[in-house]
Amino acid sequence: MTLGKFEPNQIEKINRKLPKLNTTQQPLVSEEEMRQAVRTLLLGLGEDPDREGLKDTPKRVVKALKFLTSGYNQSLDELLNGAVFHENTNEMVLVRDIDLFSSCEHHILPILGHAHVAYIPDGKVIGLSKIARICEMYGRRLQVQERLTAQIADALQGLLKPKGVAVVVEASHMCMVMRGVQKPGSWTATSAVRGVFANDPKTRQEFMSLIHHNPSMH
Ligand SMILES: Nc1nc2c(ncn2[C@@H]2O[C@H](COP(=O)(O)OP(=O)(O)OP(=O)(O)O)[C@@H](O)[C@H]2O)c(=O)[nH]1
Ligand SMILES: [Zn+2]
Repeated sequence: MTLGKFEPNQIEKINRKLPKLNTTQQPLVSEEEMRQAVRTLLLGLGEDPDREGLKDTPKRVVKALKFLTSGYNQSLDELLNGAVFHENTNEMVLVRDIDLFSSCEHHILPILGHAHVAYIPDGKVIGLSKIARICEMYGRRLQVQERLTAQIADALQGLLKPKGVAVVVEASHMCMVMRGVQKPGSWTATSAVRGVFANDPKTRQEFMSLIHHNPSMH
């Protein structure tokens, strides 16, 4: 049985606990002003923004950036679409290797990686695809990896009140690969554990061994 939509104040409560997310209000600058800013960047790079290949680039860049930050305009309620169900199970649910794309807030360059998300239900389970959608929503914002990881964990913890949640994000930052320190092979792993995953080393260990187990080798 679906639990249906969440009460608005329940979602509100979860959102309030998370860092300020809401940018659903009208943007403070117009689309045209944003395009002009990209044009200025191109000029600053010594390019000719009027040459054929770049003519529509400001429009494309603004569109692309809006897409890559479209997670600001999503809400957990809308994304869940009521897909939370009563289920009497208390076994670990793990969704691993969820492709994750985000943008680093320092350089607005891509963060590319994977998320592994587990929880131990306490009477309620969530539609599996919604776990990936939650990762997407927080990924499509300007982020640091630590905050992205914590937001995914806190969203699940707030929505399901499970016995525990564990999230590991493994990602490569293009700002460390293509520029700056230029370390193409580097990966950053971050974790956020809540409830039983924080309190019980055995449960945490089980999660860690499951995410490093390669099913194709079985
Ligand atoms: N903790 C954390 N740091 C990040 C993340 N993404 C980028 N950074 C770091 O943010 C820092 C910004 O440092 P600054 O010295 O202000 O910027 P910068 O001169 O571009 O630094 P370099 O990348 O070292 O060239 C860098 O060390 C980045 O590696 C992230 O998700 N988490
Ligand atoms: Zn960066």
